[in-house]
Amino acid sequence: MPLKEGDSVVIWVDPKRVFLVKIEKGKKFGSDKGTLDLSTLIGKEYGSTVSLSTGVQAYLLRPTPLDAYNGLRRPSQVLYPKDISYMIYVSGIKEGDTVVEAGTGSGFLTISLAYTVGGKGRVITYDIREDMQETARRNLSFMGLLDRVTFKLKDIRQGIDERDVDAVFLDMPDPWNTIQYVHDILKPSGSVVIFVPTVNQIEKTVLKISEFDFVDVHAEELIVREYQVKENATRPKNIGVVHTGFIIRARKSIKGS
Ligand SMILES: C[S@@+](CC[C@H](N)C(=O)[O-])C[C@H]1O[C@@H](n2cnc3c(N)ncnc32)[C@H](O)[C@@H]1O
Repeated sequence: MPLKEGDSVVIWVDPKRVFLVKIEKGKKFGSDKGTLDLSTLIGKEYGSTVSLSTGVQAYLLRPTPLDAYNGLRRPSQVLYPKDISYMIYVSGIKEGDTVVEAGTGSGFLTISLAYTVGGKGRVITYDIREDMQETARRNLSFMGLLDRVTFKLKDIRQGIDERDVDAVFLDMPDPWNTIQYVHDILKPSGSVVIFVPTVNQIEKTVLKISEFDFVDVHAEELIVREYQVKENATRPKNIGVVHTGFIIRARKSIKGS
């Protein structure tokens, strides 16, 4: 489909110069490799190339959640792609599902959830901070996903309004204080997937989960090591992210049913 005003696009110049922009008439894109009048992108296709003012070629790519991760505003601590992708995988969510999330933060997990549940699905995201939800709203709008998301400015520890949801995702300081509500609103067999940065939080959360009818309870950590690839010198990079956090997952059961 040809690009139009308001569409987001990745301008990929080289591996170190990857830019996420929105097409707006009268706006210019600029980098050390050259500039580009963004209105000239209207009518072009994702995957095609353009010439910057210097003659350098750039590719126009369709934004993915990873481009959002690299290119959008993030006033809160955000989840890393390695954790987001695993959390979504183990939750089993799919197109058309309804999921609840807290807290919204910068909306980075929300973007991937909205991307996964598709146009017929729904993400309901809770946060206690209006400024966070404002940023998340902007980020989701940038990705063209805003219409799949309902924002609730509410403390999720006070209760969850939805019923029969397919999965719940928690990235907040004290998830154990909302487990009872999570259990109430999940469909049988539905997943709760929780991210916590410290070991103490794992223990408190799993102990609380064990008070309710949940099965398939796991606490896991994902470690990713990136390699520098050079002839005769290929080895792990010596700088990188050492620790992000832990993922706790469980599925709702109905005892004695
Ligand atoms: C680390 S951020 C979430 C980041 C988000 N997952 C992302 O990837 O962008 C944690 C958020 O939880 C919110 N929060 C903390 N306690 C909460 C509660 N009881 N109910 C709802 N949101 C809460 C905070 O305001 C903050 O925005």
